[in-house]
Amino acid sequence: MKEVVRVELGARAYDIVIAPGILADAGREIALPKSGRPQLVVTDETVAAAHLATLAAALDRPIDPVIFPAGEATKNWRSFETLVERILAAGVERGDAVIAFGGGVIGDLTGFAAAVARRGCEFVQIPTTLLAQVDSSVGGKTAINAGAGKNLVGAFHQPSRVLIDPELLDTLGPREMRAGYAEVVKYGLLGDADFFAWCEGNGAALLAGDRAAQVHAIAHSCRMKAAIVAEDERETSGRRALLNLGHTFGHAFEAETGFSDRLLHGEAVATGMVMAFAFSAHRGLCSAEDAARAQAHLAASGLPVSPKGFGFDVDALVHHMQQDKKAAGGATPFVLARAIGDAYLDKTVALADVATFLAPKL
Ligand SMILES: NC(=O)c1ccc[n+]([C@@H]2O[C@H](COP(=O)([O-])OP(=O)(O)OC[C@H]3O[C@@H](n4cnc5c(N)ncnc54)[C@H](O)[C@@H]3O)[C@@H](O)[C@H]2O)c1
Ligand SMILES: O=C(O)C(=O)C[C@@H](O)[C@H](O)[C@H](O)COP(=O)(O)O
Ligand SMILES: [Zn+2]
Repeated sequence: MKEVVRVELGARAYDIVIAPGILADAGREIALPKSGRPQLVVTDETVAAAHLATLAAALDRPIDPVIFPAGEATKNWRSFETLVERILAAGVERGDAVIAFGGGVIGDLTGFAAAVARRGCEFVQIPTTLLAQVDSSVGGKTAINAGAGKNLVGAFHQPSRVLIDPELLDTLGPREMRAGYAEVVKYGLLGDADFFAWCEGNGAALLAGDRAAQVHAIAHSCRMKAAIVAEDERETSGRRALLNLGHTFGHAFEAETGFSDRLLHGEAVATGMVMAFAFSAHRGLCSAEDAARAQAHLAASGLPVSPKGFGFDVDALVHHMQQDKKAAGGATPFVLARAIGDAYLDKTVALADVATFLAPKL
């Protein structure tokens, strides 16, 4: 069950290796520091308790762990400073890889620190959540959250390798599995109607731990993301922006819930994708049937599909949408859909229309 997906980026190309049990081979898969000094591994408290000993044994080299509290709140300036200082103090050279061992929070934070320490060190992603295995470990978007909003400080910095062991998902909580599954469904909704139908048929088995279904979904998601990133690494042509389906709504929901466990990233994206489809139907762009079908599958998978009940204020949400990194010339483009599997970047949306659409749903 081993799959290798290449991210074709010229001098920055790398492999994503997907195989159950591959964590035990980490020592052979990753080039360790030539100086023989301990390997820096960045992780969080939960992942450290469950899996750090296995990684340390696999590396067969002393490790220097940097362990952060679990959760979105760790993606902040303070953690960033702490990590950069630790990388420098440890004597990590540009050619040495820092290992990011955790979910998207650890991957985004480590990637950003690696991007700036000594003006750029290598880093390797060993993602431990479904979300990180299908999305955040691939493509080189790295970031922390800022006072003004989600992921507003960061860099494009590609990892040199991604090692994905689906067996790590056996210790992941059901809520975090579902949140990661939202990003799996995203690939079907944005560009692959057949894969969305596969999700409708196999999502429940995947969430219940079916390994073959997990490997299929991870490999398919990584293949789709690798192709998009290879075409538009820095989100300039509009192609990569499709991976942002549901995120302009979702990031505003996350900001307004204080980047806390009131609403996980994948949950915000699930609700955001439902809003993007409903808004598309409202504008006559896609059928009401497709919007209802997208919502029905996300809801059946146990994901939140409505922004009601959070006490959201429409003006505050719209203010966050103005901060979206895709904004240009004072306007925020939205990823909308013509159908399931056919998303596109719409630059004609007025935020006043979004506010009018959203207000009765809050
Ligand atoms: N860079 C990108 O392209 C990209 C893409 C998608 C999401 N993201 C970012 O990723 C973040 C969300 O990532 P996430 O959902 O992985 O969250 P996360 O990193 O907070 O992990 C979720 C929870 O699962 C725990 N956990 C991780 N692995 C585990 C395991 N194997 N067993 C048990 N518990 C485990 C963590 O300790 C944490 O409590 C957000 O900040 C989002 O913005 C980035
Ligand atoms: O890789 C991308 O491109 C994505 O948009 C993937 C998203 O799932 C991810 O949440 C990303 O971090 C959002 O990007 P941002 O540029 O809106 O911060
Ligand atoms: Zn996302």
